[in-house]
Amino acid sequence: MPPPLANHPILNSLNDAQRRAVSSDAATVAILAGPGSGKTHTLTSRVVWLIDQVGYRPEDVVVATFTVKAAREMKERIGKALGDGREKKIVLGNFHSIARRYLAAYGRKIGINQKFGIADDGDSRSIIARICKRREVNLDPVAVRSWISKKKAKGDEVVTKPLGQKATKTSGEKDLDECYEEYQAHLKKSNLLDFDDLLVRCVELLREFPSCVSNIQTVLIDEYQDTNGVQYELMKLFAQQHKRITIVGDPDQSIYKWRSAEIQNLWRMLKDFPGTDEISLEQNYRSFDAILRLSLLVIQQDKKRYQKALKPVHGRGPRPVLRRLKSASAEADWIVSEIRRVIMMSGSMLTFNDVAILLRSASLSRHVETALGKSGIAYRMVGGKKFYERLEIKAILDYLRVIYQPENNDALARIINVPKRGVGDVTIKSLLEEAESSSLSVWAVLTKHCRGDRIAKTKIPKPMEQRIAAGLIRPLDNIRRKMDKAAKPGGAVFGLVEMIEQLLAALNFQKYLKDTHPNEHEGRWANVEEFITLAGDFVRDLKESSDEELLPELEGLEQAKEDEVLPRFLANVSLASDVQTGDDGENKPLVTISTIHAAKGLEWPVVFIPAVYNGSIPHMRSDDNDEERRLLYVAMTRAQSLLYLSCSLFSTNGNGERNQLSSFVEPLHRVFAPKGPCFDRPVMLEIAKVLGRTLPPENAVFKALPSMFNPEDNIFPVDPEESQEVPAAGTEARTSDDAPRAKRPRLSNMSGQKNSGEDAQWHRDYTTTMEGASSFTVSSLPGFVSAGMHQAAITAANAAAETRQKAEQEKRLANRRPPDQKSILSFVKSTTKPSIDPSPAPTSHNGLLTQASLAPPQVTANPGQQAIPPSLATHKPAKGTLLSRPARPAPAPDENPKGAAYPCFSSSPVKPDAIQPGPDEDDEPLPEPTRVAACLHSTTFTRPTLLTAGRGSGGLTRPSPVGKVGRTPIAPIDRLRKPFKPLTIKRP
Ligand SMILES: Nc1ncnc2c1ncn2[C@@H]1O[C@H](COP(=O)(O)OP(=O)(O)OP(=O)(O)O)[C@@H](O)[C@H]1O
Repeated sequence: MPPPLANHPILNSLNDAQRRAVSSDAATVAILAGPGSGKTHTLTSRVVWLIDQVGYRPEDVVVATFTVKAAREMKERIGKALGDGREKKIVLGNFHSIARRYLAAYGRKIGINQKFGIADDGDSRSIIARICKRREVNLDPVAVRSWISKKKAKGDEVVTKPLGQKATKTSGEKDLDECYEEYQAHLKKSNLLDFDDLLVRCVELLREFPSCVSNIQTVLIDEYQDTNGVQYELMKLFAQQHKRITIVGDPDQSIYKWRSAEIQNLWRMLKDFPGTDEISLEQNYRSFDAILRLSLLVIQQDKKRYQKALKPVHGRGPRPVLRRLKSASAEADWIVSEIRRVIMMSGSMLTFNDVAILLRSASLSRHVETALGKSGIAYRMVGGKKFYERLEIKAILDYLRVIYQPENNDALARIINVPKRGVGDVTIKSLLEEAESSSLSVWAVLTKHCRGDRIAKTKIPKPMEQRIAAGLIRPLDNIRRKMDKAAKPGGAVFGLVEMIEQLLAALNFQKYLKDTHPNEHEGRWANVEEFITLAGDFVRDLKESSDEELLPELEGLEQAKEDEVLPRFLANVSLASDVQTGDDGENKPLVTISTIHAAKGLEWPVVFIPAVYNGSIPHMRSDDNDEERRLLYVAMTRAQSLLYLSCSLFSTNGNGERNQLSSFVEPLHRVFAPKGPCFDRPVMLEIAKVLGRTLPPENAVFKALPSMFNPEDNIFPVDPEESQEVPAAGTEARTSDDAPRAKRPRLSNMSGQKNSGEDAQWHRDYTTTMEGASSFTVSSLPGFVSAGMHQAAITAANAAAETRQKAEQEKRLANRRPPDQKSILSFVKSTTKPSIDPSPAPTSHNGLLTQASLAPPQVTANPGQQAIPPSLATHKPAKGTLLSRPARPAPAPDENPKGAAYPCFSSSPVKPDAIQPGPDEDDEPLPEPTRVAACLHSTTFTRPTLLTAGRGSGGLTRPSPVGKVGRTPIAPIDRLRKPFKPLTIKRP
């Protein structure tokens, strides 16, 4: 008797909608929901429910994920929930690996040779290239490959007539058809199946022999929005017996249309299975509200999309950042500096494992990799140049393929001259042609040559022949003989690792790498060693889980058994295209660099999306803007707590072209923060809460900071147009005082259009509140040096450079303050007694905005010590013209004036930008307030007040009308003359 519904432990971690989805007793269930709403979590729980509660045998359950990595993670989670190893029996994997298992077991029924190999994308392309060349047709092999793949993926092939039977065709179509036919014939002769064939042939198998899946009780599909036509067929065929299907998906995350994914499959399913129980999940558990809102603003630009509700369960959190940098390398350096900053400020609660850099295309990784490398930060690449595609690894794999399948002409053609045996392209081409015309394999042709059989047509000079015989034919024959012996009962053990080692020795592979890659042979050899380790791990895993790959025994159906290690290893390599080495990152924390496509379904606490400009995203070669927008949406919604977008001013193509901010982001640029948030205690606590982690004590965090660590994102200028120099990443020995100061900001918006004039928009560096001003002390600000001490140190150390310093100081002052504005420093000197107050740093009303603990300290001084240079202290407010409020442009559509902050005089420490949550949930984050004065900090009023235009007046006026704040109006200049008082006014 199963336990009562509410008591099943798997339901405890679910919300109501998820619980309903997990325990639904409808035959078909469709869960459509936004990112981070727990679709995968729900699907995993449903698998557990169906096995544990409903009572299906694990081997009768098929679960298809989109990637091998996702399958691995899901198996692990199910294993934990079931707890008794039953997960191993579930038919769980991506579509290709599930199809391969069925073909390996039952493929003979449809004429597939059980020893089939898998042609990966590279193999397919080179076969097609050769066919095009031989036929002298002017077709791009990559395009032909994609056309063939699309054709197969549509799922038509299994039902439609063979090609070449259409009534009329253009010559181009004819060429394509003929290439297609020849390509298929070639695969057949080499006993290869490409990725699409795995699916197509499996459809064929299950159509003709439904008994192969007669045991299947239920089928569950993750990332359903990216299934293609043939995968849809396959899903239906797996479920043909009982028609029980559960799918989870999100149309907004459909990003594989270019690989024939069909978003219509969602509607197709609802049509084909009318009783489907549709369930939507509306709570987002992954991200801060601020991240979610901005992501939704991006995707909602697509007016045609299917609308879904998505509500955050977490607080607002720091505003996502949109940063402009001068160049791609500065952008990469900034990313590195931000990674370091967030990890240091979290007291290592966050590690490199928590950071992902998501790229629209792998080719963008160069600068990021260089910057990480320079800083000694280890990283893993996902979705870029694959480990198995590296030259040295591919060569070894090709050797193994030829050992297993001597008739694999393509693999043999690639290694016949590796290491160099003097075999040129002409000879290789001739050998391939001879093999094709004589219906022999290249291996057979070569063997004939080496045996001195002169029937072979290709002319191979004697020395070359000897080199081929000694370096290729004999070593591989030796290995095969050993394999055969080992396969016999009582034969000596000849393991996979041993085989690879023997092969490498016979090829003298390390020397080959040294000779051909003198500058990088060590790294390449390290890859080879890594490959041997991988092979060892594979053999070990295989022993531990020898039954996992087996399909259940079905009555009356004989299953072929795969007991050889080598073919299983090769299949595993071919199908593991999305899994990288070092993927686990268990030992050493690694930053992840991934393409956005490969990041699907994953999440990280900190996400960077560089190169957010037109041409990169949307990509210049994409003709589907909506899919590009969805890609950006997928990337943004991977972030749990911190999201950074960035864009360099100029492209890296060397012609100095200016980048235009991505059109998906441009309309929203004011909603982003212009630089990274301050990581003070409340922010970090909020992050810890979202991630379910414990933040180390404040003392421990600050103790671990390097002495001159810069806790703010101010190494790089916020306005790259103004930057004179860009410091290298990892330049940590800067305090906020000696960091390069941006010139007085010229006014520009994110699209690079500049405003001019005094009334244009000012991007302030700081906002400050005077609340708790007495607590802004050095002791509460680790890593900071007071201005006085700093000045004294500089004076002592650089007496000789005094003149130069004065000039610099004057320049600095000029940068900070316009000529019509007087210094607040004289005011401070005459009205305050410097002191050190150890009370804690202030916090803002929402806890997240408190940045004061990280802001520059109040000037403090000891009697007798000169805290403020006389040149600064003698400054007086000007008489005459009153300062008036700065100009402010009309509020943007996304801006809520209610939440606006009011700048006011203050010399207190400053509070950087963050989202200002208003009393209303729907308040949008604020744009930067208008600013004229540069040397005065602005004070935030906790109740919203408006900045009003003061065009040309160049000053500040009193903050708000009388009555509203309940105070007698005071002329601004009078206020300046009054004793120094905290200025923050809290309105009810
Ligand atoms: N009921 C819940 N309570 C708490 N956390 C949850 C709940 N459901 C899901 N989560 C968490 O939310 C995060 C996102 O879940 P999951 O990856 O399943 O979402 P998803 O909808 O598949 O996302 P995406 O579509 O973006 O891949 C995970 O960290 C998961 O553990």
